[in-house]
Amino acid sequence: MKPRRLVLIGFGAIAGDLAAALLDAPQPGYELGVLLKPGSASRQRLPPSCTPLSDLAELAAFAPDLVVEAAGHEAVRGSVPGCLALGLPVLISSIGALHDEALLASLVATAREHGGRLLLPSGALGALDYVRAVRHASELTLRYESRKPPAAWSAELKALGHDPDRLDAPVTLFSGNAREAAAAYPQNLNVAAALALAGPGFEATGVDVVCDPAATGNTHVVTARSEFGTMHLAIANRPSPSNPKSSWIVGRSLLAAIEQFFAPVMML
Ligand SMILES: NC(=O)C1=CN([C@@H]2O[C@H](COP(=O)(O)OP(=O)(O)OC[C@H]3O[C@@H](n4cnc5c(N)ncnc54)[C@H](OP(=O)(O)O)[C@@H]3O)[C@@H](O)[C@H]2O)C=CC1
Ligand SMILES: O=C([O-])CC(=O)C(=O)O
Repeated sequence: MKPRRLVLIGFGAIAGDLAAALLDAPQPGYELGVLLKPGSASRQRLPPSCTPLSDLAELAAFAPDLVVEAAGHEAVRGSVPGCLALGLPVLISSIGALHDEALLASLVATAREHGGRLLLPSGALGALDYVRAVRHASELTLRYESRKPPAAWSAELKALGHDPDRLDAPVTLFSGNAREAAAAYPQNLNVAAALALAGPGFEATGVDVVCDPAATGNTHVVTARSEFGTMHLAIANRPSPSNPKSSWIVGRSLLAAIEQFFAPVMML
C-alpha cells in the first residue's frame, strides 16, 4: 500500500503536533506537504521530510488525498475554497470561520459542484455524536461554557484593563450565542461553532466565556437537555505547550479524524 498524501495548511502548535504523530505512524505512513504564507516564520520548523508549498498550484501538483487546515479563520476564507474547487476533501480546525453564513454557503456550494468535502473534527471537545443525535429534539436546550486560565486570554485581558498575571477572580468575557462568540474570538471559540453545527445551529447554542485564574487547564462544559434526557460533559484539557489558547489534544483529534477518513470501518 502507498503512503497517504496529506497537505497541512499552517504549521503552528496543532499542525506541528499532528505532523510529528503522522510522521511516526506505521506503514503505509504519510507523505506531508505544508502550505504556508510567503515569508512565514513557521517554515523553519518544518521537518526535512515535509514538502513546503507556497500556493494552490503547488498544492494541486502535490496531489493530496486529504487537506488539513490548522491555521486560522483567514486560511479557511483564503485557501479552503480553492482546495474544494479542486475536488479535495478538507478537514478544518478553524470551524469558527463557518459562523459567516455566506462563507459556509459558498463552501458547501463549491464542495457540491466539484465533489470536494468539508470535514469537521471534534477538536478540543467531545460528544458531538450525542449532540447530533438530539439536534432535532423538540425540547432541546444546548449551552457551552469555556473556562480557561489567563494565559489563554492575555491580550483580551489587557484590552479590558486587567493584568493577566494578577487576576484574582474569574472574569466573564462573553455571554451570548455561538455565532457572536465564534466571530468575536477566532482563536478560542471554534468548539462553540462545532457544537452549533452539530446541534441546533448558531443562534440556538448558548455560550459563556470565562477567564479564571483558578482554572485547571482549558475546561469545556456542555449541557444538552431534551425530552431524551440530559448530557453534562466536562473536559479539562491541558493547554498546548506551544500555544496556551489551544488544547494539546487538538492535534490528536485531527489524527483520529484522519485515521477515520482512511479506515475501512468508520465510527460515526
Ligand atoms: N476546533 C478546535 O477545537 C480548535 C481549533 N483551533 C483552530 O486552529 C488554529 C491553529 O491553532 P494553533 O496551531 O494553536 O495556532 P498557532 O498560532 O500555533 O499556529 C498557526 C499556524 O498557521 C499559520 N498560518 C496563519 N495564517 C495562515 C494562512 N492564511 N495560510 C497558511 N498558514 C497560516 C501560522 O504561520 P505563521 O508562523 O506564518 O503565522 C502558524 O504556522 C486556531 O487559529 C484555531 O482557529 C484551535 C484550537 C481548538
Ligand atoms: O483548544 C481549545 O481549548 C478550544 C479552542 O481554542 C477553540 O475552540 O478555538
